[in-house]
Amino acid sequence: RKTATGASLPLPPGPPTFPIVGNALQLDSVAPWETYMKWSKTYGDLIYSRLLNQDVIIINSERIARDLLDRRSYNYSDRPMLVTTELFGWTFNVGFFCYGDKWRKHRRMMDDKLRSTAALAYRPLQMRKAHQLLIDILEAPNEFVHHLQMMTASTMMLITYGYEAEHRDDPLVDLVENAVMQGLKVMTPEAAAILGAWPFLLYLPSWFPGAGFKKKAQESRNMLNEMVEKPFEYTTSHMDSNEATACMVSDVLGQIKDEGNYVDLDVVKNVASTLFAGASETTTATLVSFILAMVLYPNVQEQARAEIESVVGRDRLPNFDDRDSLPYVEAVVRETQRWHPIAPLGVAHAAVNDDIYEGYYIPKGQLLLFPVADKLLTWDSFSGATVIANAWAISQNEANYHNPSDFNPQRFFTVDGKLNDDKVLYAFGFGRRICVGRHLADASLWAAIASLLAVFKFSKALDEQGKEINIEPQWTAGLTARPFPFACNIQPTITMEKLHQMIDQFA
Ligand code: HEM
Repeated sequence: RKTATGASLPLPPGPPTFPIVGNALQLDSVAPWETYMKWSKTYGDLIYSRLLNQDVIIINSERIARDLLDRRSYNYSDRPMLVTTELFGWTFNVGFFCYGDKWRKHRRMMDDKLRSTAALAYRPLQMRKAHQLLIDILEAPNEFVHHLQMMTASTMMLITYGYEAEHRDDPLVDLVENAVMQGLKVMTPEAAAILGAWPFLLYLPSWFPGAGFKKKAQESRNMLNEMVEKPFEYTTSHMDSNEATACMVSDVLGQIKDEGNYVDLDVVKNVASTLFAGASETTTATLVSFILAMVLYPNVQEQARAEIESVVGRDRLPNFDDRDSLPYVEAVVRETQRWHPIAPLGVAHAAVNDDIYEGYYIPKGQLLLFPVADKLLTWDSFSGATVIANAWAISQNEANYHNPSDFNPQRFFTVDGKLNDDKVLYAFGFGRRICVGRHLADASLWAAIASLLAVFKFSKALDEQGKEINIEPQWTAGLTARPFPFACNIQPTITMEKLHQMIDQFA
């Protein structure tokens, strides 16, 4: 495997690997980021491991992640070719595209619509959706997770497709949510490694014991295909009848038509569905984490509310113009993203070429040959070593964050009481593949968090004896992690009538 470049240099240190499985059996299957972080105590912040036959480089520090993924982004902007991408129907998702012209074309279209200045245009809509969230929670507080999901899904539906979703049981939102949730559970490098290592599994009939994943994969492909086509059809049919609301899809199609350019409709479809898939669960999971933190840390909640009351008062809702005057709320937004990054391992990058870093050899991967049935299947299972920047380890680094498991927004202030420069950007990834929706996400999170703090108090739910129900925070596994369901008491500080008045006044 070693090439001339690295032949004489050692691989980064790492745990001993076992034949065939590599380090796969040593991983915590629910929270692999914990295992990767533990390894750093013994092997340092740049680790080599092997998942079955796949080289995996784990980066546990922001410094190394910036050195490799930012400064050498020409070499680390690829994605590992995960077998699960095709199997589960995620080939439309630009986030999983290999680095190259096809990715560039899609990325340019996304950047154009979502760069920091362009994202400002969505703020009124984001605020309107945050206000709807307040009404929904006031009406049915126990369904707060569903309301958060609806807020992020309907914001993205409106921005991308000009589609105004129903509050409940919206067929398009349900379709898209189910497709995304199912996919996120399987789209991990760890899951892909199994199929990448033993591609013959893909050829087993789905009734074969252990091959049940093939049925799930077929279901996922069908759902995702509908997810790509249906909302797009909605916008184009409304454009044909001149009823389309201004949105990304109608903008791009209109612009192309005006300029008489040829358009590859697949590019527009891929971009639109990728943005939806990228936005919905990430933003929802972060907001569920925020509510969990508020329940567990009532003092933080009180301090943030007090700041809002002193700056905004009690007769109106916070707006984006207040943002600079609410530094503690700002710190709460940052701490929410640090406390438990919802993409703990980010999205894996891949090394295009062999590399050398601080005396270690980073291999670009290997070509595997498998005899399957009567033919020799060439399975180039990945385009390079999988490179994982462990956002979880970065967020829990004691040297930067004292008592990292505590939710403590104060850590973002300097000694003279000013906000520091740490904007927790690593939660959005690195280099050329950094999250394209980060400006949009940041505004949605701020709008929701500031509005929720202004109107509700969150506390632990009480059992039948009036005792507080204890919460042991736990997060789900997969590409994104969100808190397990928890009981929570949500108390409004104002009446529905007053809320409507404040929202009307806002408009
Ligand atoms: C709190 C919210 C969010 C978080 C924490 C988050 C996090 C991430 C992370 C860690 C990556 C991988 C970056 C890398 O490869 O290094 C990513 C990629 C991506 N995100 Fe987000 N994201 C969020 C919201 C959004 C939103 C709102 C959108 C769309 C509007 C979006 C669209 C994307 C896309 C398209 C990619 C793939 C970029 C590429 O491969 O070129 N994300 N995000």
